[in-house]
Amino acid sequence: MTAAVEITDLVKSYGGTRAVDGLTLAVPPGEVLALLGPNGAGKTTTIEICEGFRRADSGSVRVLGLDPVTDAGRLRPRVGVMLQDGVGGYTGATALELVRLFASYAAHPHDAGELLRVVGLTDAAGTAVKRLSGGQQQRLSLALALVARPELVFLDEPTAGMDPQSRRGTWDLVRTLRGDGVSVVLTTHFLDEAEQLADTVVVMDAGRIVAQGTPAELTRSGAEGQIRFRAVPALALDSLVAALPPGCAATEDAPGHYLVTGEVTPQLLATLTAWCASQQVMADDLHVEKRTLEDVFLDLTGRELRT
Ligand SMILES: Nc1ncnc2c1ncn2[C@@H]1O[C@H](COP(=O)(O)OP(=O)(O)OP(=O)(O)O)[C@@H](O)[C@H]1O
Repeated sequence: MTAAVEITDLVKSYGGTRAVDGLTLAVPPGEVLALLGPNGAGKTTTIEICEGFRRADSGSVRVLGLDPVTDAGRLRPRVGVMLQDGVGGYTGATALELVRLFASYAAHPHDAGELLRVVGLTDAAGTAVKRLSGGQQQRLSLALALVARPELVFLDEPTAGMDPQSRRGTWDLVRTLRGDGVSVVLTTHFLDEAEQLADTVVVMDAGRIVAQGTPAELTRSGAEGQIRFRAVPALALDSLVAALPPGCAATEDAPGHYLVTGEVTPQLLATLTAWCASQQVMADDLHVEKRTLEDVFLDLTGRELRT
């Protein structure tokens, strides 16, 4: 099957800045791929090249098997695009008028009123675009991206500026799209968004991919994990460490609060609970702590994801 998006050795510079520096990735059809990275990582540049709005310096980009620039006319009805600040040019029209306008270009559009309901803008349907809040404009931009029933959608920071309820609504919508077999490429600064929505997360920094995989793979890869539990204070931790696999450590962070670090394997967990049993120790609230994508990013780049 043709990949929804296939990017090979993509390079794009602005003057002396290499915004995208040799990027290679593929989005299988029907999957959600999240480009995650701090400001300036090159996410928007990548997505805009895929949308045909910018030209690459070198490398190749295929979108639904086609060239986004030379085949733009063939791609337009099949691809939905949600830009950052996407509705700025249409400020005089109402939300409903704008969705109807975009629907008029499509062969089999969604019903405009129904789509506004789905994105939570029914009450604002008659409001001029310029009077919508930033979050409402974002949701309108999302509706415009979807009105033509695209096979593939590009969402550039789809939930930036949205309130928590709208964010969750947008996440549900992306899940529905995925359920309908639509391929989605989104950019985000939000770890939870990438973790919640993406089949594959591509972590970018300074124009390059620093890690990619499923959220579970990324948070597991090379993971030095940790286990926490509570028990009576002043356990004999020397004896515990002696029982654990080599390389593990145990500390009592606060009286009765214990932290075991090391490679978290089933054996580690079994050894720990067996040691507790041998000491007649009841371990309360024992849990394995996962690394977050934030931890992964910090390890890979030495910097925080949020800038
Ligand atoms: N039109 C432009 N002219 C000059 N430099 C640009 C232009 N667009 C982007 N850049 C620079 O290219 C780099 C990548 O920017 P890009 O917008 O692609 O990153 P991003 O990951 O999408 O960031 P953000 O999250 O802020 O949107 C940055 O250093 C940015 O300043």
